[in-house]
Amino acid sequence: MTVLGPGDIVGLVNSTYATDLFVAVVTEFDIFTRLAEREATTARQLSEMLEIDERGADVTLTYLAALGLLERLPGGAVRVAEPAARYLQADSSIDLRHYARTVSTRPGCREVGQVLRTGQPAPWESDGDDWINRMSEKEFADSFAAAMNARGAYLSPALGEVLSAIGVVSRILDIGGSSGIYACSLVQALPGTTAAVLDLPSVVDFTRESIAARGLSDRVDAIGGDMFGELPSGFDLHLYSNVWHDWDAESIGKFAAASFAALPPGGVLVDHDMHLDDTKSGPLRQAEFSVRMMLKTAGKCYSTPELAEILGPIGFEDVHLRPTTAGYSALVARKPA
Ligand SMILES: C[S@@+](CC[C@H](N)C(=O)[O-])C[C@H]1O[C@@H](n2cnc3c(N)ncnc32)[C@H](O)[C@@H]1O
Repeated sequence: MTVLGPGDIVGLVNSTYATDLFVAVVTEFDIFTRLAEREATTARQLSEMLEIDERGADVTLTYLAALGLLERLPGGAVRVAEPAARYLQADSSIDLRHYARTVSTRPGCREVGQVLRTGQPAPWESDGDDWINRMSEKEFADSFAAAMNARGAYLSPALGEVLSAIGVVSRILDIGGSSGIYACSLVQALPGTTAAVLDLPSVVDFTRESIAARGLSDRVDAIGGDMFGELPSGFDLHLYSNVWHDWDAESIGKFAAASFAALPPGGVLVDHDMHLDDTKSGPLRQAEFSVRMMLKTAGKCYSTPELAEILGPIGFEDVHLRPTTAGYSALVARKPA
C-alpha cells in the first residue's frame, strides 16, 4: 500500500496540470517529432520552432527532461531520449501519440495550447480572471490564504529548523506572507525574534486573525502594502516564501533590489520555494509545480544558478540552497556586512 504524506498530496494536485501539458505538447505540437529533427535544441530554439512563448518552452523542456523523455546536454540544450524516440514521435515503431490523442480535446489540454502560444497565464479556475487580479476579491483572497495556510502548516516548521542555523536574526519581514504561518513558525524557531507579514490589503484581515489564533499577536504584526514598492527598514531577514515562482526574472530582480536597499549590512535574504536542480532536469515534483506556475501565473520554478544570476549583480553574496522538506528548499543570500 502506498502511504501519501502532505507533500505527496499537494504534489498530486499540482501534477494534474503537468499531465495536460504532456498531452498537449505530444499531440498539438508533436514536440518529439520536431525535436528529433535536430541534434540539440535550446528553449529559445524550441519557442521559434513551435511558435510558442519562451518561458513555456523552458518549463516544457524541464518537465520532459524530468520525465526522462529528453536528455539535458552540457550547456543546457536538450535532445530526445530513447523512450520518447521509441514511443512518441512520427517514426516510432509503437506510436503512443495515438493513445495520447484520446484525451487531447480536454479543456485543460486546450488551455495549455493557448498559454504556450500567447505566453499569457490562464484563469486561476476554469473561467474568470487570473489569480493576481482575483486577489482583490475578499472571498477569493480568503480561500487562497486558507490554501497557503494549509500548505504552510507542514512546510513552515522545517523552514524554521533550517533557518535557526543561520546565525543571529532579530526582526523578520515575511513578504507576501499570506496567513503569516511562516512568520509564526520562524519566531517560534528563533527565540527572541519578532516578525511582520507584508501582504495585499485584501489579505491582511485574514493574516491578523490567523496570527491571533496562534496566540502570537504580540510577536507578529501584519502590514497591508505592495511588495512592488519600497520595503520597510528595521528587519534583518527578508523571507519570500512561494512568492518568486509567481513572477518573471525582471520582477524578482525588483524584489531583490528592494530587499537589498532595505536590509542592513549582513542582512539575510531567503527564498523558500520548490527549486529546480542546477541543470534544470528535475526533480519531477518541482518540474510539475513549475508547469502549474507557468500556466497560472507570470512565473515558474527557478534553479539556484538562475537566481544567483539575478542576486549576484544586485550585490548579494554567498547564494546557496538549504533543503527543507517535501521537495522544498531555502535559497539563502546575504547582503555584505
Ligand atoms: C503564492 S502566495 C504565497 C503565500 C505564502 N508566503 C506561502 O508561502 O504560502 C503569494 C502571496 O503574495 C501576495 N502578493 C501578491 N502580490 C503582492 C503585492 N503586490 N504585494 C504584497 N503581497 C503580494 C499574495 O497575496 C499571496 O499571499
